[in-house]
Amino acid sequence: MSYAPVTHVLFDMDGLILNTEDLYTVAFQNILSKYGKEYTFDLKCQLMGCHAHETADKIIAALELPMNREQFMEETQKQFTCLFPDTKVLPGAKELIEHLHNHNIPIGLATSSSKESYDLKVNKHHKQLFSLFPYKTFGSSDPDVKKGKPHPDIFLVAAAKFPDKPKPEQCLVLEDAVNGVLAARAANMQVVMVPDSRLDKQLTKEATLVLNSLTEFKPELFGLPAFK
Ligand SMILES: O=c1[nH]cc([C@@H]2O[C@H](COP(=O)(O)O)[C@@H](O)[C@H]2O)c(=O)[nH]1
Ligand SMILES: [Mg+2]
Repeated sequence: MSYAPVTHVLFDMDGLILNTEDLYTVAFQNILSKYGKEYTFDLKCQLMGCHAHETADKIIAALELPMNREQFMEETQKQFTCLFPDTKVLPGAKELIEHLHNHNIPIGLATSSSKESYDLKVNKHHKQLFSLFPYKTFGSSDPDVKKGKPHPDIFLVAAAKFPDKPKPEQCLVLEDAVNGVLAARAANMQVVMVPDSRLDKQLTKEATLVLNSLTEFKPELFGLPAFK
């Protein structure tokens, strides 16, 4: 398969740069256990990449939880405050972000997280790494991002933040989630997917390229500078 050259790169955050997807699973299961319910991987895959309020509504409906959106979000906030500050960077992410930064490739962050959630995940240990992103989009906080992934809004808003206004075809998206891949394709961008190893291969089909880890990523495939 051949890939088209790009000039700009948009990074997802949760499950791509940071191991926060593991932490979301723990946080949600801690709440659901109180109601005798299970946070299955199948349900998780449907929620990954959604806005925080969309997630709350969907999980309450899917599992018939006896609470409203605000109550669910209050519960999750308590969990996140304990769990997120000690999140870890996933293999290959730091090296790739620094590599693209050092070669003056414009990079942007396009996360469905809120700014508050981002601060919890980043401020304690990862401020320096994330300072390399001059342009950041927080889907759950940004009024311009009307609909969460799988809708294309977040990547179109994130691309519009680059001062030279690249066309969607010039942007490469890096994603772990099915909804994120669908959002990137809907935005007419190529997308490299690094899925959870448990994900059904059928659900990775829309991705331009699928990798086991960011350590396998070869930037030169997309016309970007190769690692030395
Ligand atoms: O197990 C889960 N993972 C992820 C999410 C949602 O996905 C977003 C992260 O998506 P992304 O990787 O696109 O930043 C989070 O803000 C959260 O709303 C969730 O609800 N449950
Ligand atoms: Mg993600």
